[in-house]
Amino acid sequence: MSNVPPPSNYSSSYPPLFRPNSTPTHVVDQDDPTTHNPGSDPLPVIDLHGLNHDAKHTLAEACKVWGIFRLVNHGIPITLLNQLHDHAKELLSLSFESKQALRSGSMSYFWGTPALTPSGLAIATERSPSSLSINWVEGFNVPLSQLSVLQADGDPILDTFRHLLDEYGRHQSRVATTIFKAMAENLNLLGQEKCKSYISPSTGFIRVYRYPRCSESNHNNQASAWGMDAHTDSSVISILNHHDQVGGLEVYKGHKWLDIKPIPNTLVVNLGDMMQAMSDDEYKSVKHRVKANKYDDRISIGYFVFPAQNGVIQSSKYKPFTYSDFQAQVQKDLMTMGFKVGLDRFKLNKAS
Ligand SMILES: O=C(O)CCC(=O)C(=O)O
Ligand SMILES: [Fe+2]
Repeated sequence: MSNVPPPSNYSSSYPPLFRPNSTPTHVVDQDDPTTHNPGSDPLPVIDLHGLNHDAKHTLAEACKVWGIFRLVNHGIPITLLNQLHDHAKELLSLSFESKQALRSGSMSYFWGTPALTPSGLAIATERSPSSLSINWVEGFNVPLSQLSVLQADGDPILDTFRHLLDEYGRHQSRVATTIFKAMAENLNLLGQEKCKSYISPSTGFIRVYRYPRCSESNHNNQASAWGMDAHTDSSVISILNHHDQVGGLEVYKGHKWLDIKPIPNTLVVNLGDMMQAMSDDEYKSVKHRVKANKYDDRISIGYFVFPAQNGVIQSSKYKPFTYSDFQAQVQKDLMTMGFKVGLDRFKLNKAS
């Protein structure tokens, strides 16, 4: 990690609000201090190859106690991880205007929030700029099912990106379905009719994120800004790839925020709200957030997979609902209240 400032014209690639010395906005204050865990990685480790054997029990424990784990032996070639990371970095260093112009076909560019409408528009910046806090993040959203119609129009950067995402997406889908199968088996869901729609690889999408460096002048000398506010994912499974060495992910565990440092050639897998519901709350949709770094941009790549849109999720803790119902409710809450309520909206027997 270097503290050398990037070249002076570099900031034209940032959204205007994120450029050093631009007028500050209402960024979120950082309260709850993080527990730094020097040296050791706090996450449980799961070996994907071991899932047919002993690792299945370790997986169950990790899902119950943590809702997040580090995945090793994932079978994704390191060359692909390197290429995708370098390419994402190149794409995100294009000028802000070029990135906005790339919002075509199935791929969309967003900034200021990870909360997007189903068509890929950023809710905070496009719809209701005053009601949501700005997150120090930008990125591209790419639904994998529409990758083949991503219009590269002869643009070699986009064309390479499409090929890399295609290969990477297949690996992510393989990894997610393997993990889901082991979880479903552990939960005795495997073989049940309802379970068939619980994970649908065609819903998978990839986000490539850049969290621009956020120096103090960016935000009125507050401690620092959030790259992403504390949240749970709405997915069944999310798979994060932190290929560069700039950390920032924090996980909430035992009333503390823990620092999750990047470890090369590993993936971080977290469970989302859908998995929590399917497991009757046995497994956790873990709360996490991302801190913006003062000196360096951070690139991270996420894969998110969901149940089939109209498959009904049946559990002992929630009213039956489809992922479409859930997504519509989340969008409504974000637009009207400025935050996601999430699974609580669907809970049975809420304390009266
Ligand atoms: O960038 C990261 O490490 C986390 C991203 C994340 O939490 C999300 O996209 O939901
Ligand atoms: Fe997340």
